[in-house]
Amino acid sequence: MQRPPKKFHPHPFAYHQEIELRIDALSNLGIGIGRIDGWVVFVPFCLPGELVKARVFRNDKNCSQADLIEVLEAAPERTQPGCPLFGTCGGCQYQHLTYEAQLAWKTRQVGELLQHMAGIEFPVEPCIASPQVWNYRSKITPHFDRPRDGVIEGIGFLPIGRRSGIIDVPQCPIAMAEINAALPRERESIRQRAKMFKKGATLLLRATEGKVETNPNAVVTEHVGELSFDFLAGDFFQNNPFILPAFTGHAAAEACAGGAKYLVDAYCGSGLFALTLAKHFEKVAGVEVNESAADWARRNAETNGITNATFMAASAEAIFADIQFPATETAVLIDPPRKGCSPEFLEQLIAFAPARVVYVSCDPATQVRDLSILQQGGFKLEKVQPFDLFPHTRHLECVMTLTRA
Ligand SMILES: C[S@@+](CC[C@H](N)C(=O)[O-])C[C@H]1O[C@@H](n2cnc3c(N)ncnc32)[C@H](O)[C@@H]1O
Repeated sequence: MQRPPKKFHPHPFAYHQEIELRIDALSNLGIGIGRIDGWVVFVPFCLPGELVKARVFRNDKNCSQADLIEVLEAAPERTQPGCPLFGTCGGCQYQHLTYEAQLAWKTRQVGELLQHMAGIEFPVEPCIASPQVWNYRSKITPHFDRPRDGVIEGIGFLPIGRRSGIIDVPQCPIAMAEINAALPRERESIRQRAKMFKKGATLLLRATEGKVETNPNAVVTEHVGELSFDFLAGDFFQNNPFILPAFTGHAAAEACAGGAKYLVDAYCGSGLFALTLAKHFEKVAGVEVNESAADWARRNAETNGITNATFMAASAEAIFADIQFPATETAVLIDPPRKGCSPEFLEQLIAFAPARVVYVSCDPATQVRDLSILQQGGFKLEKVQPFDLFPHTRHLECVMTLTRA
């Protein structure tokens, strides 16, 4: 048996001890969870219901981590991964699970977060599928590490479960076909210029209108329903365009369900929600901290002939200082970054007390944390609808609708 690393804690398992266990669940990182005599063991690449053989490499305070050696009894939902790098590349976690089962897990995981973090049993709507399951991503950002002796080794993504090292990714089956067509040329061009790089760097490949852009400052155009959005290739824009009509359509239906006449779009980016929802409201006000994105939101309103939307470049909570909309006729849509809303923003949102809040999030854990604060502040949870913007990965977008209790 291999010698354990110096910091290895020898209980309850020896280093590289082989164990057999039944997997009961998936963590929100997509890792299998099983138990031996009540002790939790995490094993990647296995599925609930499976009996597996695993090798322990770490014992933590209240759980152990093990590598998968063999699946002894496979789950019926197990399927052949679509990418030869699945299991080493950190980009995808669920390629070994049928798409239907991925959707079911994402739905269940939101329900469990609500139960465990907020202490509420709430019926989560079934996760809405992406109309395109492969070749859906319109943006990828492969990295490479500092060249060694003028040679770039891997160009790709972090290995699964690691924060350093790069897995070489010549093709990525979740990225759009035009990105995969451009990838060999871009990789070769970087390798030929390797001597220019003193450090590692990140490439950008953004596909819109059938073309691929690699300059983060170039202006690109994405179409959502009848609207078009211009923005900088390196700025944020939802990167699964196939699901955006359904996603924004749901947000629109939820925001105006109670008859609200006014909409505030906080964290509005280049105006995706503000502008796709504008036709349902008398007036719309957006707020976005990134000045360039706020400026694109204004220009996008103009390009699309939308005259009832204004945009402010500021931190989201600034919107409440001079808002003229009557709170009882206003819906506030929130789509913050992964870390969720700031306490100042939530405090002012509660004080403003709009009729409805539609909270869109790419991290249901921080969303549920913020939900608890909003519930204490007098809002009632009405609906929870996950959307699968990221097939084959553990990620999802979740839309929660709240009303004044
Ligand atoms: C998840 S993106 C959503 C953008 C937009 N709703 C969309 O779907 O395209 C989050 C946005 O919040 C912006 N942001 C981050 N912190 C902010 C803050 N404190 N106030 C306002 N906007 C912020 C980011 O620049 C980014 O555009």
